[in-house]
Amino acid sequence: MTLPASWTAPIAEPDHQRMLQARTRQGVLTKPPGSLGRLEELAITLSGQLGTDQPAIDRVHIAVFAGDHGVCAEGISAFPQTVTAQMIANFAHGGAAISVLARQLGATLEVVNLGTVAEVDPGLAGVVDDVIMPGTRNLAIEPAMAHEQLAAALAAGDRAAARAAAAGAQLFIGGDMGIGNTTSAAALACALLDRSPTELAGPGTGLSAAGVSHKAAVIERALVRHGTGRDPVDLLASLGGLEIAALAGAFVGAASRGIPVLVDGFIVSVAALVATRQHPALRPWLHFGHQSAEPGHRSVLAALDAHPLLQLDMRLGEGSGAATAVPLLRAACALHNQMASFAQAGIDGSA
Ligand SMILES: O=C(O)c1ccc[n+]([C@@H]2O[C@H](COP(=O)([O-])O)[C@@H](O)[C@H]2O)c1
Ligand SMILES: Cc1cc2nc[nH]c2cc1C
Repeated sequence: MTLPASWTAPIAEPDHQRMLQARTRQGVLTKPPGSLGRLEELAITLSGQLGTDQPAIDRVHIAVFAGDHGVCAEGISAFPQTVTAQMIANFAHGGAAISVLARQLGATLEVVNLGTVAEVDPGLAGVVDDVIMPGTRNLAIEPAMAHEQLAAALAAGDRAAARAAAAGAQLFIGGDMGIGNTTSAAALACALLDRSPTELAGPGTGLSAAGVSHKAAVIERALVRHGTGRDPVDLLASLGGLEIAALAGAFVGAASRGIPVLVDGFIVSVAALVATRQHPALRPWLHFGHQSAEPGHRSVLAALDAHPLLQLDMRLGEGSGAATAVPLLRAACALHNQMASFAQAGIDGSA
Protein backbone atom coordinates (compact mmCIF):
# COMPACT_ATOMS: atom_id res chain seq x y z
CA MET A 1 0.00 0.00 0.00
CA THR A 2 1.44 3.41 -0.94
CA LEU A 3 0.71 6.03 1.68
CA PRO A 4 1.75 9.69 1.56
CA ALA A 5 5.22 10.53 2.91
CA SER A 6 3.55 12.90 5.39
CA TRP A 7 2.01 9.89 7.17
CA THR A 8 5.47 8.67 8.19
CA ALA A 9 7.00 12.11 8.82
CA PRO A 10 9.17 12.13 11.96
CA ILE A 11 7.55 13.57 15.09
CA ALA A 12 10.01 15.17 17.53
CA GLU A 13 9.49 15.09 21.27
CA PRO A 14 8.33 18.31 22.94
CA ASP A 15 11.28 20.32 24.36
CA HIS A 16 12.03 18.72 27.75
CA GLN A 17 14.45 21.47 28.78
CA ARG A 18 11.69 24.09 28.37
CA MET A 19 9.34 21.89 30.36
CA LEU A 20 11.84 21.66 33.22
CA GLN A 21 12.24 25.45 33.21
CA ALA A 22 8.46 25.92 33.14
CA ARG A 23 8.05 23.51 36.05
CA THR A 24 10.63 25.47 38.04
CA ARG A 25 8.80 28.72 37.28
CA GLN A 26 5.47 27.24 38.41
CA GLY A 27 7.18 26.45 41.73
CA VAL A 28 8.11 30.10 42.44
CA LEU A 29 4.81 31.77 41.46
CA THR A 30 2.72 33.27 44.28
CA LYS A 31 0.55 30.25 45.10
CA PRO A 32 0.99 27.10 47.11
CA PRO A 33 2.79 24.60 44.86
CA GLY A 34 0.32 22.64 42.72
CA SER A 35 -2.63 24.80 43.70
CA LEU A 36 -3.49 25.65 40.08
CA GLY A 37 -3.89 21.93 39.49
CA ARG A 38 -4.01 20.82 35.88
CA LEU A 39 -3.60 24.40 34.65
CA GLU A 40 0.01 24.12 35.83
CA GLU A 41 0.62 20.94 33.82
CA LEU A 42 -1.07 22.51 30.81
CA ALA A 43 1.29 25.50 30.87
CA ILE A 44 4.32 23.26 31.36
CA THR A 45 3.33 20.97 28.49
CA LEU A 46 2.54 23.90 26.19
CA SER A 47 5.97 25.43 26.98
CA GLY A 48 7.60 22.22 25.79
CA GLN A 49 5.37 21.83 22.73
CA LEU A 50 5.71 25.45 21.61
CA GLY A 51 9.39 25.62 22.59
CA THR A 52 9.07 28.85 24.56
CA ASP A 53 9.12 30.08 28.16
CA GLN A 54 6.13 32.34 27.35
CA PRO A 55 3.54 29.91 25.92
CA ALA A 56 0.49 31.48 24.24
CA ILE A 57 -2.51 30.16 22.34
CA ASP A 58 -3.39 33.33 20.43
CA ARG A 59 -3.60 31.72 16.99
CA VAL A 60 -5.92 28.71 16.77
CA HIS A 61 -6.61 26.89 13.50
CA ILE A 62 -9.81 24.84 13.30
CA ALA A 63 -10.30 22.45 10.38
CA VAL A 64 -13.65 20.67 10.16
CA PHE A 65 -13.39 17.57 7.97
CA ALA A 66 -16.64 16.56 6.28
CA GLY A 67 -17.60 13.39 4.46
CA ASP A 68 -20.52 11.03 3.99
CA HIS A 69 -20.86 7.38 4.99
CA GLY A 70 -22.24 4.56 2.84
CA VAL A 71 -23.22 2.66 5.99
CA CYS A 72 -26.17 5.07 6.27
CA ALA A 73 -27.91 2.62 3.91
CA GLU A 74 -28.32 0.40 7.00
CA GLY A 75 -30.49 2.98 8.80
CA ILE A 76 -27.99 3.75 11.58
CA SER A 77 -28.53 7.50 12.04
CA ALA A 78 -31.42 9.67 13.23
CA PHE A 79 -30.69 12.14 10.39
CA PRO A 80 -30.52 11.87 6.59
CA GLN A 81 -27.16 11.97 4.82
CA THR A 82 -28.10 15.15 2.97
CA VAL A 83 -27.43 17.00 6.26
CA THR A 84 -23.64 16.64 5.79
CA ALA A 85 -23.58 18.82 2.67
CA GLN A 86 -26.17 21.19 4.13
CA MET A 87 -24.02 21.65 7.24
CA ILE A 88 -20.98 22.44 5.06
CA ALA A 89 -22.99 25.39 3.74
CA ASN A 90 -24.02 26.31 7.29
CA PHE A 91 -20.35 26.32 8.40
CA ALA A 92 -19.51 28.58 5.46
CA HIS A 93 -22.39 30.95 6.21
CA GLY A 94 -21.29 31.24 9.85
CA GLY A 95 -24.40 29.70 11.44
CA ALA A 96 -23.04 26.45 12.90
CA ALA A 97 -21.96 26.06 16.54
CA ILE A 98 -18.31 25.84 15.52
CA SER A 99 -18.68 29.00 13.41
CA VAL A 100 -19.82 30.88 16.51
CA LEU A 101 -17.10 29.41 18.74
CA ALA A 102 -14.38 30.11 16.15
CA ARG A 103 -15.48 33.75 15.91
CA GLN A 104 -15.50 34.06 19.68
CA LEU A 105 -11.97 32.64 19.89
CA GLY A 106 -10.67 34.68 16.95
CA ALA A 107 -9.70 31.33 15.39
CA THR A 108 -9.33 30.60 11.71
CA LEU A 109 -11.98 28.11 10.56
CA GLU A 110 -11.85 26.03 7.41
CA VAL A 111 -14.09 23.20 6.25
CA VAL A 112 -12.45 20.43 4.25
CA ASN A 113 -15.00 18.78 1.97
CA LEU A 114 -13.87 15.20 1.34
CA GLY A 115 -17.03 14.09 -0.44
CA THR A 116 -20.76 14.05 0.18
CA VAL A 117 -23.81 12.46 -1.44
CA ALA A 118 -25.51 15.80 -1.96
CA GLU A 119 -23.92 18.55 -3.99
CA VAL A 120 -21.95 21.31 -2.26
CA ASP A 121 -22.04 24.77 -3.84
CA PRO A 122 -18.52 25.20 -5.28
CA GLY A 123 -18.26 28.88 -4.37
CA LEU A 124 -18.60 28.64 -0.58
CA ALA A 125 -16.13 30.79 1.36
CA GLY A 126 -13.80 28.90 3.68
CA VAL A 127 -14.58 25.49 2.15
CA VAL A 128 -11.56 23.61 0.83
CA ASP A 129 -12.52 21.31 -2.05
CA ASP A 130 -10.65 18.04 -1.35
CA VAL A 131 -13.36 15.75 -2.70
CA ILE A 132 -12.20 12.13 -2.97
CA MET A 133 -15.48 10.30 -3.57
CA PRO A 134 -19.16 11.03 -2.85
CA GLY A 135 -19.00 9.38 0.56
CA THR A 136 -17.56 6.02 1.59
CA ARG A 137 -19.00 2.66 0.59
CA ASN A 138 -21.14 0.65 3.00
CA LEU A 139 -18.67 -0.78 5.54
CA ALA A 140 -21.22 -3.40 6.63
CA ILE A 141 -20.76 -5.20 3.32
CA GLU A 142 -17.49 -3.98 1.75
CA PRO A 143 -14.39 -1.91 2.59
CA ALA A 144 -15.36 1.71 3.19
CA MET A 145 -12.62 2.90 0.86
CA ALA A 146 -9.79 1.67 -1.35
CA HIS A 147 -6.22 2.23 -0.24
CA GLU A 148 -5.78 5.02 -2.82
CA GLN A 149 -8.76 6.82 -1.31
CA LEU A 150 -7.38 6.35 2.18
CA ALA A 151 -4.03 7.76 1.04
CA ALA A 152 -5.81 10.76 -0.49
CA ALA A 153 -7.68 11.42 2.78
CA LEU A 154 -4.49 11.20 4.86
CA ALA A 155 -2.83 13.66 2.47
CA ALA A 156 -5.82 16.04 2.63
CA GLY A 157 -5.47 16.07 6.42
CA ASP A 158 -1.77 16.83 6.15
CA ARG A 159 -2.50 19.77 3.82
CA ALA A 160 -4.81 21.23 6.49
CA ALA A 161 -1.96 20.93 9.02
CA ALA A 162 0.37 22.64 6.53
CA ARG A 163 -2.12 25.52 6.17
CA ALA A 164 -2.25 25.81 9.98
CA ALA A 165 1.55 25.94 10.12
CA ALA A 166 1.64 28.59 7.37
CA ALA A 167 -0.82 30.68 9.41
CA GLY A 168 1.48 30.42 12.45
CA ALA A 169 -1.06 28.40 14.46
CA GLN A 170 -0.14 27.61 18.06
CA LEU A 171 -2.97 25.07 18.33
CA PHE A 172 -4.69 22.76 15.85
CA ILE A 173 -8.29 21.64 16.34
CA GLY A 174 -9.77 19.04 14.04
CA GLY A 175 -13.54 18.73 13.87
CA ASP A 176 -15.75 16.19 12.11
CA MET A 177 -19.03 16.40 10.20
CA GLY A 178 -20.51 13.27 8.69
CA ILE A 179 -23.90 11.74 9.20
CA GLY A 180 -23.32 8.07 10.15
CA ASN A 181 -19.79 8.60 11.44
CA THR A 182 -20.46 7.39 14.99
CA THR A 183 -21.08 3.94 13.43
CA SER A 184 -17.75 4.06 11.62
CA ALA A 185 -15.93 5.40 14.70
CA ALA A 186 -17.50 2.77 16.99
CA ALA A 187 -16.57 -0.01 14.53
CA LEU A 188 -12.97 1.21 14.46
CA ALA A 189 -12.87 1.49 18.25
CA CYS A 190 -14.23 -2.07 18.63
CA ALA A 191 -11.62 -3.41 16.22
CA LEU A 192 -8.72 -1.52 17.82
CA LEU A 193 -9.70 -2.12 21.43
CA ASP A 194 -11.17 -5.61 21.01
CA ARG A 195 -14.49 -4.53 22.48
CA SER A 196 -18.00 -5.55 21.55
CA PRO A 197 -20.34 -3.23 19.59
CA THR A 198 -22.92 -3.43 22.37
CA GLU A 199 -20.35 -1.70 24.62
CA LEU A 200 -19.27 1.05 22.22
CA ALA A 201 -22.30 1.81 20.00
CA GLY A 202 -24.34 4.79 21.18
CA PRO A 203 -27.17 7.08 20.09
CA GLY A 204 -25.05 9.44 17.97
CA THR A 205 -27.36 12.21 16.76
CA GLY A 206 -30.28 10.70 18.71
CA LEU A 207 -31.17 7.05 18.07
CA SER A 208 -33.67 5.30 20.34
CA ALA A 209 -32.57 2.27 22.39
CA ALA A 210 -33.89 0.01 19.60
CA GLY A 211 -31.91 2.08 17.09
CA VAL A 212 -28.72 1.64 19.12
CA SER A 213 -29.27 -2.17 19.21
CA HIS A 214 -29.71 -2.22 15.46
CA LYS A 215 -26.56 -0.08 15.04
CA ALA A 216 -24.59 -2.53 17.24
CA ALA A 217 -25.78 -5.42 15.06
CA VAL A 218 -24.66 -3.57 11.91
CA ILE A 219 -21.23 -2.98 13.48
CA GLU A 220 -21.02 -6.65 14.50
CA ARG A 221 -21.65 -7.65 10.88
CA ALA A 222 -18.92 -5.26 9.73
CA LEU A 223 -16.42 -6.68 12.24
CA VAL A 224 -17.16 -10.25 11.12
CA ARG A 225 -16.84 -9.15 7.48
CA HIS A 226 -13.52 -7.32 7.89
CA GLY A 227 -11.84 -9.05 10.86
CA THR A 228 -10.43 -7.17 13.80
CA GLY A 229 -6.78 -8.11 14.38
CA ARG A 230 -5.37 -6.05 11.54
CA ASP A 231 -3.09 -3.08 11.36
CA PRO A 232 -4.64 0.31 12.11
CA VAL A 233 -4.25 1.63 8.58
CA ASP A 234 -5.98 -1.42 7.08
CA LEU A 235 -8.78 -1.05 9.59
CA LEU A 236 -9.08 2.63 8.69
CA ALA A 237 -9.64 1.72 5.03
CA SER A 238 -12.17 -1.01 5.88
CA LEU A 239 -14.17 0.66 8.63
CA GLY A 240 -13.22 4.33 8.55
CA GLY A 241 -14.61 7.49 7.10
CA LEU A 242 -12.94 9.98 4.79
CA GLU A 243 -13.06 12.59 7.56
CA ILE A 244 -11.70 10.17 10.18
CA ALA A 245 -8.74 9.30 7.94
CA ALA A 246 -8.13 12.98 7.17
CA LEU A 247 -8.18 13.77 10.91
CA ALA A 248 -5.55 11.08 11.52
CA GLY A 249 -3.41 12.56 8.73
CA ALA A 250 -3.90 16.07 10.08
CA PHE A 251 -2.82 15.11 13.61
CA VAL A 252 0.39 13.50 12.39
CA GLY A 253 0.91 16.56 10.16
CA ALA A 254 0.37 19.00 13.02
CA ALA A 255 2.67 17.16 15.45
CA SER A 256 5.40 16.72 12.84
CA ARG A 257 5.30 20.53 12.37
CA GLY A 258 5.46 21.16 16.12
CA ILE A 259 1.83 22.26 16.53
CA PRO A 260 -0.05 20.90 19.58
CA VAL A 261 -3.47 19.40 18.95
CA LEU A 262 -6.64 19.79 21.03
CA VAL A 263 -8.74 16.67 20.46
CA ASP A 264 -12.56 16.91 20.30
CA GLY A 265 -15.16 14.19 20.96
CA PHE A 266 -15.79 10.55 20.11
CA ILE A 267 -15.08 10.54 16.39
CA VAL A 268 -12.00 12.77 16.59
CA SER A 269 -10.63 10.71 19.49
CA VAL A 270 -10.97 7.53 17.44
CA ALA A 271 -8.94 9.22 14.69
CA ALA A 272 -6.34 10.13 17.34
CA LEU A 273 -6.34 6.51 18.56
CA VAL A 274 -5.70 5.17 15.04
CA ALA A 275 -2.92 7.71 14.50
CA THR A 276 -1.19 7.05 17.85
CA ARG A 277 -1.34 3.29 17.27
CA GLN A 278 0.68 3.95 14.12
CA HIS A 279 2.80 6.75 15.64
CA PRO A 280 3.22 6.56 19.43
CA ALA A 281 5.33 9.76 19.20
CA LEU A 282 2.09 11.65 18.41
CA ARG A 283 0.67 11.14 21.91
CA PRO A 284 2.74 13.85 23.72
CA TRP A 285 1.33 16.46 21.28
CA LEU A 286 -2.32 15.76 22.16
CA HIS A 287 -4.54 17.62 24.60
CA PHE A 288 -8.12 16.48 25.13
CA GLY A 289 -10.90 19.07 25.23
CA HIS A 290 -13.94 17.24 26.50
CA GLN A 291 -15.60 13.93 27.18
CA SER A 292 -18.51 13.40 24.86
CA ALA A 293 -21.86 12.01 26.00
CA GLU A 294 -21.42 9.29 23.35
CA PRO A 295 -20.83 6.24 25.58
CA GLY A 296 -17.92 4.75 23.60
CA HIS A 297 -15.81 7.86 24.16
CA ARG A 298 -14.88 6.82 27.68
CA SER A 299 -13.17 3.61 26.48
CA VAL A 300 -11.32 5.43 23.71
CA LEU A 301 -10.07 8.05 26.17
CA ALA A 302 -8.95 5.33 28.60
CA ALA A 303 -7.01 3.60 25.82
CA LEU A 304 -5.25 6.90 25.12
CA ASP A 305 -4.68 7.53 28.84
CA ALA A 306 -6.46 10.83 28.26
CA HIS A 307 -8.16 13.01 30.86
CA PRO A 308 -10.26 15.62 29.06
CA LEU A 309 -10.56 19.13 30.42
CA LEU A 310 -14.36 19.36 30.27
CA GLN A 311 -17.34 17.10 30.71
CA LEU A 312 -20.42 19.05 29.61
CA ASP A 313 -22.53 16.25 28.08
CA MET A 314 -21.83 17.71 24.64
CA ARG A 315 -22.16 15.35 21.65
CA LEU A 316 -22.15 17.64 18.65
CA GLY A 317 -18.83 17.09 16.93
CA GLU A 318 -17.53 19.84 14.57
CA GLY A 319 -14.62 20.43 17.01
CA SER A 320 -17.07 22.20 19.31
CA GLY A 321 -15.97 20.53 22.57
CA ALA A 322 -12.31 21.28 21.85
CA ALA A 323 -13.10 24.90 20.95
CA THR A 324 -15.02 25.28 24.21
CA ALA A 325 -11.90 24.22 26.14
CA VAL A 326 -9.53 26.75 24.47
CA PRO A 327 -10.11 29.46 27.14
CA LEU A 328 -8.66 27.02 29.72
CA LEU A 329 -5.43 26.71 27.73
CA ARG A 330 -5.33 30.49 27.40
CA ALA A 331 -5.87 30.92 31.15
CA ALA A 332 -3.07 28.42 31.88
CA CYS A 333 -0.67 30.41 29.66
CA ALA A 334 -1.66 33.82 31.05
CA LEU A 335 -1.20 32.63 34.65
CA HIS A 336 2.17 31.10 33.81
CA ASN A 337 3.42 34.22 32.01
CA GLN A 338 1.99 36.99 34.17
CA MET A 339 1.87 35.88 37.80
CA ALA A 340 4.42 37.41 40.18
CA SER A 341 6.99 35.24 41.90
CA PHE A 342 7.31 35.11 45.71
CA ALA A 343 10.53 37.16 45.42
CA GLN A 344 8.92 39.81 43.15
CA ALA A 345 5.89 40.20 45.41
CA GLY A 346 7.85 40.03 48.68
CA ILE A 347 5.73 37.17 49.99
CA ASP A 348 7.17 34.64 52.43
CA GLY A 349 7.58 31.14 51.00
CA SER A 350 6.66 27.91 52.77
CA ALA A 351 8.52 27.14 56.00
O1 LIG B 1 -18.17 14.27 18.70
C1 LIG B 1 -18.97 13.50 19.26
O2 LIG B 1 -18.69 12.97 20.33
C2 LIG B 1 -20.27 13.22 18.55
C3 LIG B 1 -21.18 12.37 19.14
C4 LIG B 1 -22.38 12.14 18.48
C5 LIG B 1 -22.64 12.72 17.22
N1 LIG B 1 -21.71 13.55 16.66
C6 LIG B 1 -21.95 14.17 15.34
O3 LIG B 1 -23.14 13.63 14.77
C7 LIG B 1 -22.91 13.08 13.49
C8 LIG B 1 -22.84 11.59 13.56
O4 LIG B 1 -23.93 11.06 14.26
P1 LIG B 1 -24.72 9.79 13.61
O5 LIG B 1 -25.80 9.50 14.59
O6 LIG B 1 -25.23 10.26 12.29
O7 LIG B 1 -23.70 8.71 13.51
C9 LIG B 1 -21.56 13.61 13.03
O8 LIG B 1 -21.74 14.74 12.21
C10 LIG B 1 -20.84 13.94 14.33
O9 LIG B 1 -20.05 15.11 14.20
C11 LIG B 1 -20.55 13.80 17.32
C1 LIG C 1 -27.87 19.45 12.46
C2 LIG C 1 -26.60 18.65 12.72
C3 LIG C 1 -25.40 19.33 12.97
C4 LIG C 1 -24.24 18.58 13.20
N1 LIG C 1 -22.96 18.92 13.45
C5 LIG C 1 -22.25 17.83 13.58
N2 LIG C 1 -23.02 16.78 13.41
C6 LIG C 1 -24.26 17.18 13.17
C7 LIG C 1 -25.45 16.51 12.92
C8 LIG C 1 -26.64 17.25 12.71
C9 LIG C 1 -27.91 16.52 12.45
